[in-house]
Amino acid sequence: MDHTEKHKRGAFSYLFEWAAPYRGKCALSVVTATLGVLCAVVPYFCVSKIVTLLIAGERSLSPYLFWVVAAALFWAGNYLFHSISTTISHGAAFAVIADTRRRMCEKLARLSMGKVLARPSGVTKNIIVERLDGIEPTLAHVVPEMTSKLLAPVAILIYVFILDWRVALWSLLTFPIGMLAMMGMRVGYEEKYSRYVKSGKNLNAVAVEYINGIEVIKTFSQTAKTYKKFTDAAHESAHSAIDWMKDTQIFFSLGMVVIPSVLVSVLPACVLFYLQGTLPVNEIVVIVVLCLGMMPPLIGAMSYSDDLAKIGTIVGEINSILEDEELRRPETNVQLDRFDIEGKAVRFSYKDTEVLHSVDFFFREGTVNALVGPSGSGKSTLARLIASMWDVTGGSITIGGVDVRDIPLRQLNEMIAYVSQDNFLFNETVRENLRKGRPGATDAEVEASARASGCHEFIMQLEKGYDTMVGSAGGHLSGGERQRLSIARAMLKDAPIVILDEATAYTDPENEAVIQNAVARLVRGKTLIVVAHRLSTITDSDQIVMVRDGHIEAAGTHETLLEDCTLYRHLWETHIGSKDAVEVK
Ligand SMILES: Nc1ncnc2c1ncn2[C@@H]1O[C@H](COP(=O)(O)OP(=O)(O)OP(=O)(O)O)[C@@H](O)[C@H]1O
Repeated sequence: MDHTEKHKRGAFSYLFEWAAPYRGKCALSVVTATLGVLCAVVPYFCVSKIVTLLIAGERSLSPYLFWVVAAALFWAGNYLFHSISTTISHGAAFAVIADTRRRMCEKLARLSMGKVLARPSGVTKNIIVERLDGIEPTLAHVVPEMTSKLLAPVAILIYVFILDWRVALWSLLTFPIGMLAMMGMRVGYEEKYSRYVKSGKNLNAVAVEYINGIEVIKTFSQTAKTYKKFTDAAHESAHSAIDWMKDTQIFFSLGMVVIPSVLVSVLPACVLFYLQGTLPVNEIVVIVVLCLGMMPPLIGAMSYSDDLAKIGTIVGEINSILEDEELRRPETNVQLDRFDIEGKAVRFSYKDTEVLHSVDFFFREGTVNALVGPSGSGKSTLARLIASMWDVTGGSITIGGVDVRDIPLRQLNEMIAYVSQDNFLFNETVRENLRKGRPGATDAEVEASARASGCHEFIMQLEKGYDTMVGSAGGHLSGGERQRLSIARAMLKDAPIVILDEATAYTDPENEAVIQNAVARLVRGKTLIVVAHRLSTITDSDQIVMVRDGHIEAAGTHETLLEDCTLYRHLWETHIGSKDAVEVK
């Protein structure tokens, strides 16, 4: 079941749950909004009193003055209470949005990578930014203002009932017609609004893909084709919005006109009862003026029906992230006194395709282990499973004898430094990017790590040294520079387990040697797992694990594998051959 459907009925209960810390503020905003609306109604009562005085032929100024001053004071009170209410409700609404946005971001970190990757980044951004903003009208306006704006007409109606119950009943005549119009608006509303939301998500996903892939698009001159994908998404977004508006607007406008038009039924009734001699003219004046006072709050209350109709879809979208199934991990840290890593009968599937078929491995604490094998054999997958980015689909992986699924994610993250092929850098300074490895690190420690990883020299050549902004995703740096910074960042973390997944893939041979030496120094005593293509970089490893088609073909040292493993020997000979070829050139 989709989240929109599942949470349609409970949308308000979710909103109240999210707003729970600000319950006091919300209540205060409802109270002040109600006072504001009551203040707005009183001047109509004052006006009716003035007209009654005129009809009665009152000649002294003071009663008129009294009602005029009262009307002015209450009118001012209306604006005062409205401003107080709206300030409080907006404060609460934006605080709820900020809290929920933070929880959504934290939630993403607790999901498996599979769950995160299943949703295009543009869609995730759309939900976290635009959709979440959609709860603002409901929290800041609907809750305080709609409640108060409905209370005022009810109060007036009760007063009219006291004056003349027959006219009061007549005043209700237009209400059912207006409600029918509003119900007409709700028919198919969810589906149409959902289509609009879906097309908006698609537009976001396509826009992000277009921007991220702009280099490929330019290179392969695919602009027309890719642009079509983008324009189609833009058109669908526009058309779904137009269809949604077209189908709902007519009912919405009808409701907005009919519900507040109480005078249409009240005036003829008043005239009839007057002619019958059962309703005095001064009461007619009071009733008519009060009915006029009923209109603005009713129109105001009706205008929120659109926001109310949307809220089920919006809450469903937010919950598609907040209620997604997390990697199940305990909260309390476990005691670990060693960092051996062991896999037993490990199986793993991306969706339905199994890519690791019951593999066993053992990486002793403090040793250097290399994963090698043909492309697509499952090396990176194995590394990611150790870092607990996905859960195994069969068997188990333990660290220090404890299943990784029994280790809290925070504790696991603290003990593993993971550097992948395309490590992400944030659009911040070099220094802040490095400091992500250990947030409390001093500038001196950051620089020491950069020196040890062979980054210091190139950093100093950047325009502002350590204070240079690296650009979006590190785009102002070369691939090799980005990788070296990623390694420096991981080294700063000083974790007992280090996983380098093709971490030197973009590095030239000269810098690779620098990094290799740095890594060798920095990981002394740690458990190191290296996913490598260039076999010459891992010949000194304590253990080399040969992965082939999701199986472990062999494991041993360089020398033993050269003797015992045909595939390793073949890969080694190919590697040496290509190296020689490069050197001869
Ligand atoms: N996110 C993913 N979703 C679906 N399939 C994936 C995903 N990542 C990898 N695969 C598939 O899993 C298999 C193993 O991939 P993996 O990246 O582990 O191989 P590898 O040995 O590290 O390859 P390479 O040396 O080319 O990086 C491949 O068939 C790949 O297509």
